[in-house]
Order: sequence, then C-alpha cells, then structure tokens
Amino acid sequence: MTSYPNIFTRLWTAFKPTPVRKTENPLRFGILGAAKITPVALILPANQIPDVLVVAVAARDKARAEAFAKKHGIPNVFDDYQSLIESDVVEAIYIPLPNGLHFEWAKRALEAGKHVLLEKPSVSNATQAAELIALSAKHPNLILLEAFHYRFHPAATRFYDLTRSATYGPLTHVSARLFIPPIFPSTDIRFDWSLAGGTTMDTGAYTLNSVRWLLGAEPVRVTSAAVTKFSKTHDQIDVETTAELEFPPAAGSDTPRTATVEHSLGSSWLSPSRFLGFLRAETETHTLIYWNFIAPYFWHSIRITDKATNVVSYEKVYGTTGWTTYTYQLEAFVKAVRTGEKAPGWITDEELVGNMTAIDLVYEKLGLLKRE
Ligand SMILES: NC(=O)C1=CN([C@@H]2O[C@H](COP(=O)(O)OP(=O)(O)OC[C@H]3O[C@@H](n4cnc5c(N)ncnc54)[C@H](OP(=O)(O)O)[C@@H]3O)[C@@H](O)[C@H]2O)C=CC1
Ligand SMILES: O=C1OC[C@@H](O)[C@H](O)[C@H]1O
Repeated sequence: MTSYPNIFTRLWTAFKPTPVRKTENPLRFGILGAAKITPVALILPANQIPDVLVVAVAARDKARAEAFAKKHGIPNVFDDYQSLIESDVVEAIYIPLPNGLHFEWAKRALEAGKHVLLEKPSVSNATQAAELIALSAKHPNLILLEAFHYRFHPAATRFYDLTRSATYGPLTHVSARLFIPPIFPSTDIRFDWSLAGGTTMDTGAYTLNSVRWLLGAEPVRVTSAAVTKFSKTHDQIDVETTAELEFPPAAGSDTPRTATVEHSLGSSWLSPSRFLGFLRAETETHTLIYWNFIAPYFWHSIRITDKATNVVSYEKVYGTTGWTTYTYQLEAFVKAVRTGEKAPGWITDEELVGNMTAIDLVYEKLGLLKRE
C-alpha cells in the first residue's frame, strides 16, 4: 500500500518545521530581494539546519525588505542589494532574482568574497555561464551552487543509483516532464523577455538538467523541438515546449542515446494528470520512472517495470521527517562551505555551463533567440 495517510504529516512538518538549536558560529546568509520562493527555498530550511542563519535581506524598496525581515525574523535590512553584498554581516548570498539578473549579481557577490546559492537557471546563456565559472575559478575558496534542489533528495539519489544498476543495463532513452498549470500572471518574471523568461529557462531548466544528469553526458544535438504554446504578448517567450535530443552512445555501444523533454508554464487545467512531473529511464530490459521528482517530500514513487514479464516493483525514500529538497540542498551547501566536500547531486562547474548550453541549443532549434 502507498503511504498516502502520511502525506498530511509530511506537509505539516515541511511547512511548520521545528526550529533546531544553532551552532555557535552558523553560516550567515543574506538574501537579495523579497522573492516568493525564498520562504520555501531558504527560510524554512534554515530553521532545520543548525549551521545556518539568515541574517540580512535587501529589496529594491526598503519598506518591502523591512516587511519581509519582520515576517521572517531577519535582523538586518540593507538599503540595496550592493550594500548587503559588501557587508561583513553576511558570508553567503542567496540570489532568487529574475533569471536575467542572476549573472550580474552572482558576479558581484563572488567579487565581494561571498559564497553564492544561485537560483536556477544560473544565468541567461552559455556565454555568461562560462564567464561566471571563470570568475568562480579565481575564488577557489568560495562556493557557487546553482540551486537544482531536486538533486539532493534521497529519493533522487536512489533513482539515480538505480539507473546505474547492472541489473537493468545501460540507459538507452531518458525523458523528463515538468508541466505547471497556468498559475502565473502574464506579468510574471517568467514571461518577461527583458528578464530572460520563457519556459525552457524555467521548467525546461529542470527537464534539461535531469536528462543530462541521468545520461551523464552532454547532448550532441537537438534533433527536433517545438513550441506548443507561446506567450500572447511576446513572440520569443515559449510557454510550452518539447524537444528531442541526441547523446553520445554509452561505452561499448555504437547507438546514440536519446532524450525527450517536455516542459510547460501553462499546461491546461483540463489535463491535470500532466501536472505530475516525472523522470523516466529506459534500458533494453526495464523502464524506471520517478514520479514527482520536483517535490518528492510530499509524495513520490519510483516504479520499475520488467519489460519482458511486466513485473512491477516500487520504491519510496522519504528521508528525514520534514526535510524538503531545499533542506537537503542547504545542508549540502553548508557542508561544501565548511569542508569543501560536495554531496551526491552537486552541480559541478562544467554542468552549470552544460545546463545553459543545452538551453541555448533548444532555443536555437526552436528558431528563437538565446536569452540575454
Ligand atoms: N528552486 C525553486 O524551486 C524555484 C526557483 N525559482 C527561481 O527563483 C527566481 C525568482 O522566482 P520567484 O520567487 O518566483 O520570483 P519573484 O517575482 O517572486 O521574485 C523576484 C524578486 O526579484 C527582485 N527583482 C529585482 N529586479 C526585478 C525586476 N526588474 N523585476 C522583477 N523583480 C525584480 C524582486 O525583489 P525586490 O523584493 O527587491 O523587489 C523580487 O522579489 C527565478 O530565477 C526562478 O527561476 C522560482 C520558484 C521556484
Ligand atoms: O520549481 C519550480 O516550479 C515552478 C517554476 O515556475 C519555478 O520557477 C520552478 O523553479
């Protein structure tokens, strides 16, 4: 039987975590902007990790930062982003700004000697990604992490390990779907060309990241791509997109591996089953699916099907009660700062550039401009 009865407990403990006692000298985080994602991605997880404290926030409008600070118990409010970055009060910066501002503020934070937890997608295109990594290399003592939180959950680790199991054999095809219903207004940053919007930048950052992760390789080319929904207000903003990619053959094989990605920011309410995102991995003999890979802490399922016998088995790995993908990500970030050790799932520098290269390639195949 599934663990459905526990879903309420999981929701409750994730959103009402019991604060833990802090270490003597926790890593001090500052936040740029009062973004909607921050409570879930940083404030709540920081309550769960002893070695982290959120100590500062800045917003374009100081009153907005003050209101955010009051609501979340943050002791310092700065007049602007730059003053926060330059302050000794903070050691690490969380950047949940619109995509088009990630490059500039990540660079400024590194230049100010701060560790950076940078929302996905890291920057606007592969040229910027390469420049950011070159800068990061000049600061070897600073940690820079692109926030693909889903990679740090133990269910993701388990799925990844299963796809490498000799029992199932090498992967031949992988696919990823992430469809969000039309919940964002047309004015949202996700649809703003000037802020590097588009679904391939947003939900597509996950699908492209995950198929490359599973195959452990970079695509040779995008064989086909189509926008199935465009923004009504800007002809360069994709709202729903699919693409097929070709990857190099596995070791010892001549057959290229392939991937399908499907991502949307406006998937119809009439097809609610499509809102359950998944990663799928095919081998000659088995199909492995990881349902709800983005928010596995509420519910997920790993299903393995033997193609010859149709025998199916299931796995679930919930990990620590109340811990979300963001808690695991924050734990990994602090560990890297403290010890230099990178947890399984860590986004390497090469991968960060690869993420943006893959996004650029899809836009190129779609006949759309790369984001700037
Ligand atoms: N990891 C995850 O699960 C998720 C990641 N994200 C990523 O986080 C980032 C932020 O997303 P989200 O929280 O939804 O965004 P919001 O629109 O809620 O927040 C963006 C913040 O950027 C600041 N900002 C600075 N300049 C501008 C500008 N010109 N226009 C608009 N905002 C500006 C605003 O801060 P100020 O308060 O200073 O005005 C605002 O609070 C995106 O990169 C997104 O991809 C988003 C959701 C989930
Ligand atoms: O996790 C997410 O889901 C919704 C998206 O629009 C968001 O940007 C993404 O990070």
